[in-house]
Amino acid sequence: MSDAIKHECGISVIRLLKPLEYYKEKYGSAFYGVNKMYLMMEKQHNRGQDGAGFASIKLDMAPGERYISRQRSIAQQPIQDIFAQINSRINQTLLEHPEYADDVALQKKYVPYIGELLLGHVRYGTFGKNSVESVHPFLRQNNWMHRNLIVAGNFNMTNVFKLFDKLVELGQHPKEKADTITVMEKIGHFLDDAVAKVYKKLKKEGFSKFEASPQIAERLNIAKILKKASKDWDGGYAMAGLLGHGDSFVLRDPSGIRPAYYYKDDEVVVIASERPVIQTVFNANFEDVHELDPGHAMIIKKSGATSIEKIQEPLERKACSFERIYFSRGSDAEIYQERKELGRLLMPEVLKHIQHDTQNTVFSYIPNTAETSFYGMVEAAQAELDKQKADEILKRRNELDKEGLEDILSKKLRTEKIAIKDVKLRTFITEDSSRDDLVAHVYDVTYGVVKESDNLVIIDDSIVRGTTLKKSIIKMLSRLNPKKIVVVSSAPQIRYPDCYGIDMAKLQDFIAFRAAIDLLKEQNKEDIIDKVYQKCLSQVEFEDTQVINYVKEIYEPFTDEEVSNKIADLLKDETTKPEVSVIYQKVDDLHKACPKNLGDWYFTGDYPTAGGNRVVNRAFINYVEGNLKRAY
Ligand SMILES: NC(=O)CC[C@H](N)C(=O)O
Repeated sequence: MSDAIKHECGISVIRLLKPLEYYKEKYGSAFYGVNKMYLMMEKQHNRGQDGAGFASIKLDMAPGERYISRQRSIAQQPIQDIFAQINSRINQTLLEHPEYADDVALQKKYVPYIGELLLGHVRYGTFGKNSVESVHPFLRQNNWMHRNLIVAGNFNMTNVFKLFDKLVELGQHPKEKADTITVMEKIGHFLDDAVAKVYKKLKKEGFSKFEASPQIAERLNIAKILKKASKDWDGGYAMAGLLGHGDSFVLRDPSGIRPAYYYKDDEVVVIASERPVIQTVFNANFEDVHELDPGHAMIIKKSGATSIEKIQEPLERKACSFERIYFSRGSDAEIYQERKELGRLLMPEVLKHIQHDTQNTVFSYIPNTAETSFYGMVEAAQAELDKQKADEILKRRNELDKEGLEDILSKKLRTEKIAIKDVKLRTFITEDSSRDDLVAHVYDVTYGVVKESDNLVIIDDSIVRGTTLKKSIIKMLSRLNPKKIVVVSSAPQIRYPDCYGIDMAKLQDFIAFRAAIDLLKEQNKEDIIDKVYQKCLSQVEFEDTQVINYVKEIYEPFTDEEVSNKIADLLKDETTKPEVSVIYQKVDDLHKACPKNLGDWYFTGDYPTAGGNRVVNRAFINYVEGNLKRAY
């Protein structure tokens, strides 16, 4: 991926089903859960590097004993930072109290972070600031054990402001406008309600206040609380929550936009944003890790009883295709094949651009995430080369001798590692006049393998802004003097904002949008911009369900290819000597390659929730009015 888009968050929940002594005996440490959580987070670090957080709960602690721990960080390496702090605190306690070393009961009582229920989060913010206060998990504290609520999510709600106003209507006074607080308070409100109701009932049944507590834990109906809390949520979400006494849940949005997977055996229940993470950390088989159904929640009671319950009626499944193209780790068995297929499907178009001249073409990729689709592209190119060889052999079959045959067979596909990312450079970049030259060197190239008569085909997983391509990659590739550079994107053109957890909320950021606007201007069709603007303005007060995505009209006059050609123009500057062309995946082919993740709103403008149309409507108004705010 050449553009560093800020995207996604990752969640992980671990519930240890056995007493901590069991893990000490079997695995040598009562900190088994903490260690596993470290791995779960590290292996999802791709999902978020703005910040990371950890929380844990100890079950069945006596009043006066601490049972909730939390640690958050926005350091450069936030995961390492929190676990360094956790470890140093644990080690210090163990050093001061050598008597705890082999006594799990004492460890549980006095050492923080150890616990049976753990929650981890890695963040890329899509709302609010990047301060440590915005880092999950969020904590809602209360003296009543059951009313303590800890939440972390991979989510974005399109209507968070409306949800906020509703809380105020309910008489609440949220201390901040962070979206996670709004969502947490929404759950918290119905949790308080439920606790009070159960208590009232228990009182009638003759339980004393003290006796009521464990009964509340048992009787709390988490599904009911979640149903009420999420009734008005419009967005994509995988929300994880822990309650002070030990119940926990993960709730997934009705369209399945954000991912959630789970695994259970007799020692643990694990939920995470990505499947291979669970597979590696818990040595689990592919078939044993399941996807949480859209609109459903996995609920783990304090007792360890686990259930999956329908919370909201599932809508048409629109799981985010970007998860497959780019965000999730490519080590997932399915995702790996899907990415290869994305590369393979692009080959026919690539062949057209290089006039089937595979001999004078070097194939390469932009590191690192496009590597898998590169393999697929190469397999397809190999098939093309084999076909060319077979055709030639058949054509010359009467005159071919051994040498001639060997000559044909010796033709090899030319795949090279051309682009190299010099990661460290980024940190030195400042805003002065030499910036562009520094930016150009964020990528480097391999010299000596591309000839002037060659085409250079280079695949990337997507082109969002195109800035790095323009300012670094294409500049560097031009130095190699190829005849032609063909940039291939395994994702289709990104035309519309995301509002479900990816931080792509401004239209003017997208090179495809800028290309369409340029085309409108060039072809004297600028009036379309104003017409769309007027239509957008007229919808501002509409109910979400009434809003139509008129931004589609910006692209309507042009074929995909026209927009691609314009993008190719935009990627060049006066220093670019080789011809440059850009090939994008077709939306239909994307669906063929990733059949389970048909969510494609950023490519098509077809939003899975009504709020999406309001967001794109607002994004266009913001663009025309020069407002740089996010559209949600
Ligand atoms: N990418 C995400 O899932 C972000 C979660 C949440 N909206 C935040 O900004 O913190």
